[in-house]
Amino acid sequence: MTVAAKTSSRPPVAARRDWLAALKEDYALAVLTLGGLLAILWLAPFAVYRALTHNWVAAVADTLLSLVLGGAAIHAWRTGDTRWPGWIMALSIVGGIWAIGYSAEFAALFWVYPGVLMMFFLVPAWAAATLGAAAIAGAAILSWNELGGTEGLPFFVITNVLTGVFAFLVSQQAHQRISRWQTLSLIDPLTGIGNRRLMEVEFAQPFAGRRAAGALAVLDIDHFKQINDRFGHDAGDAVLRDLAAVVQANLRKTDRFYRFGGEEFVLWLPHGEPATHVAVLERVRQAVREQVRVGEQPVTLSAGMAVHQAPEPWQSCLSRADAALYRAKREGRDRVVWQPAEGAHPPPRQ
Ligand SMILES: Nc1nc2c(ncn2[C@@H]2O[C@H](COP(=O)(O)OP(=O)(O)OP(=O)(O)O)[C@@H](O)[C@H]2O)c(=O)[nH]1
Repeated sequence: MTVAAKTSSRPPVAARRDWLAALKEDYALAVLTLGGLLAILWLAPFAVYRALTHNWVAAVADTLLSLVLGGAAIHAWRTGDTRWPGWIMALSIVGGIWAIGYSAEFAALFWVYPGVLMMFFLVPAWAAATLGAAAIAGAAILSWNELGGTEGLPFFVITNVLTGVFAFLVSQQAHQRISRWQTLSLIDPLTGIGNRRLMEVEFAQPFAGRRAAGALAVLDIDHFKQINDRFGHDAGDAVLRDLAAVVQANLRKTDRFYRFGGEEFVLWLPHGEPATHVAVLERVRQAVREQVRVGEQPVTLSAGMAVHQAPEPWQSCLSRADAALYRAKREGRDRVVWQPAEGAHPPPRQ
């Protein structure tokens, strides 16, 4: 079965993923959303109330905080990037906690606890610990009298540190589980290279705004069914493993190589001219022919390539590469075929 037939049967990942699933999958996004909602639904009305009661300093602080927190959450949803919004929210929380300490309202100090807790889900643990310590120390110094001086201070500090330790333990567990889950779900266990899911995740971002003309190629082992039938499924698996290793050894670090499914692989060459891309594919094809064997028999592959034409979606580029692969198979296999864009000319065969 060819790639085009498989891709057309399913919509892209982004289209299938609803907001609830995104929140369940990404805890950083969930915490940013919670912070954003708190900012918009709680802090913003408070800012209005402060302004109405002529408490201008608090009104300005609440307005700024609600804008920054709400903006960070919206940015995370729009771009899928939770790193910078996480830092911005964590720093804003420190600022907010200091502002609470400055305002010297005893009851408002209870906000320090969720603030410290959230930080461990927004930035790396070392940063959360540093920012948390700065937030607690600032609040304690600024509300020294409200906390009851040396009598109340240990209670405030110890309970906040415990909140931080608890948040650290839970966030570390969550982080480890997520990286394990990502390894299991994004890496092909047989060949050790990225699978189709990883390809879709990685392609979702860079293709939209690309200017350089990268190339997508679909690689397909020739007569793989016969290999399985003649030498057995284990030998077929060994061929897939060897082939993946040989192809990877012939690529640059910036090139991306995925097992699309079965005996089909996708290769993304982000840099260079079409002639260079074809040369890379020819080198890969030759290396596979020379180095991958089943019994005494050489294993060959066919490849179809298409140059990406920004701003086309990757799926359409992949379909053109797949059409080129179809031609490579039809013309006798063990070859690389380039599907030129309209008006372009294929580089000479090597
Ligand atoms: N050993 C092994 N075989 C697999 C795996 N995944 C898919 N296959 C086999 O790959 C074979 C693909 O066969 P076809 O799609 O007919 O393609 P082909 O025989 O390579 O023929 P051409 O592509 O036209 O050259 C099927 O027999 C699948 O069972 C795998 O993980 N391991």
